[in-house]
Amino acid sequence: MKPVKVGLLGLGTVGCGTVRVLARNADEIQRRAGRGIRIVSASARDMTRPRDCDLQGIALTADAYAVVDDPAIQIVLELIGGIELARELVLRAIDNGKHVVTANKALIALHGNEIFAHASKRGVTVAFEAAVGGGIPIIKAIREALAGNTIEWLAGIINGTGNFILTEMRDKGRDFADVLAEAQRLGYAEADPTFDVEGIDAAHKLTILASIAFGIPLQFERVYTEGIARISREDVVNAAELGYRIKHLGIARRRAEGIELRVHPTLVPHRRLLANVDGVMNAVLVRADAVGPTLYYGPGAGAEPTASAVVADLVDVTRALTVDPTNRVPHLAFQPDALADVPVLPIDDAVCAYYLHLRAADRPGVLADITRILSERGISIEAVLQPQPDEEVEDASIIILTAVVQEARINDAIAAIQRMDAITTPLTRIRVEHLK
Ligand SMILES: NC(=O)c1ccc[n+]([C@@H]2O[C@H](COP(=O)([O-])OP(=O)(O)OC[C@H]3O[C@@H](n4cnc5c(N)ncnc54)[C@H](O)[C@@H]3O)[C@@H](O)[C@H]2O)c1
Ligand SMILES: N[C@@H](CCO)C(=O)O
Ligand code: NA
Repeated sequence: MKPVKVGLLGLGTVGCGTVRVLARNADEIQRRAGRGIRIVSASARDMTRPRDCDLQGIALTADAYAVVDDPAIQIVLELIGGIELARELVLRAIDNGKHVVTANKALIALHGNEIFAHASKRGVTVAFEAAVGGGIPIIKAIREALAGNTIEWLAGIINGTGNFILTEMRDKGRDFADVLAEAQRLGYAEADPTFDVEGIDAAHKLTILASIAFGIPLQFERVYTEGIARISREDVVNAAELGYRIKHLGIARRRAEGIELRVHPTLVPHRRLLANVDGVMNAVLVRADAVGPTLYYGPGAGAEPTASAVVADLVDVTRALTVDPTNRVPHLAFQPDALADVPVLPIDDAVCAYYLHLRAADRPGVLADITRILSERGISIEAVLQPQPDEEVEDASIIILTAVVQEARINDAIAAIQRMDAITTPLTRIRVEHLK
């Protein structure tokens, strides 16, 4: 059988990684797919830039539309990133009857509902394994391998750049900006790295994971999002003292009232596997009713790990080219007409435990006042830590770990604590998850 013809958009980190993996493993891929998979044309913004991959046999063009409009192309591989142009090109490829493989989580999180509806109407597939967890086959695992379960919750480290920064800062005391620059050099970071640092990229990925886990439409705008920029060295040390590590987690939990969708720094008990996922590695812990907990671990970013997922999608799409579209795995795991209209809960309705770090004037009765404020609101204290005060500072640090409580209630307590005369600076609050 003739090779499948692929048109590639974007010859950057993932684009070049994909060209390399497809060439290196061509024979193995053909044995799996039943036919060869060949990139026949590619569009690049800068035609003269030297590339980290061999482009022999690939027709190059500066015009991305020439690729999506080429009647010979069967699969369009979108690896340019960004949102508006990518959306336009993907919709046009679908209109032209082409299948699409993309690594673009921002595109899927924001426009996936429209893109999948369009693709289903046209009888083509849009595959996006590389969009979440880089090389970890997490989309396939949740969408296909856990199909017999009701999924209760999932929690994951789903941004490689952020985890790399936190690990290097914790282990080597390196500077935030310096580690971020290295992540950019290594090809981990987004074109706009604030997406990594502020949790937006993780929120894109959580949006996708929640949809395929619970069978709900993609709802990026409902994800509560906090980034890693405000995590201090002091809190990392305090957390360690209490037996925790600070990880940036995306959490999706199904409750009777609705679904929690939140991305934020989180204290995780140091013995949990997720607490020990370091560097650019990602991991997603999924709790499902029949199988119980399963954990998926692997490189969350980088050229060839991401290419691994892209090429797997190319193989999947190739194998399904002749399958009746209605018999293909649904884009969002559940049949499109069976997606549920379950509310996403506001962050005030979230329930978890909290780490509170406050600075108070070092005088008697302050701790008693704080514990009274908490107990009046029915909030139990699990642990209190008072690190040795720094001699040059007049205020003393107090760290409190609470039991599980509704966020609105802790907010009310925080506001009351903050009004105390003895409290002079804004309190730090970090959520705590025991992941059981
Ligand atoms: N880098 C990773 O580790 C990683 C992992 C998973 C997913 N992704 C996603 O993969 C996509 C690509 O990421 P990347 O890291 O390879 O980015 P990149 O910036 O290295 O590559 C994108 C390339 O597309 C080119 N481009 C932009 N507009 C173009 C156009 N109109 N026509 C042709 N080329 C154009 C750019 O010049 C650039 O070379 C993004 O959606 C990203 O979120 C990246
Ligand atoms: N910038 C992303 C790439 C992988 O999606 C990350 O660091 O996780
Ligand atoms: Na993946």
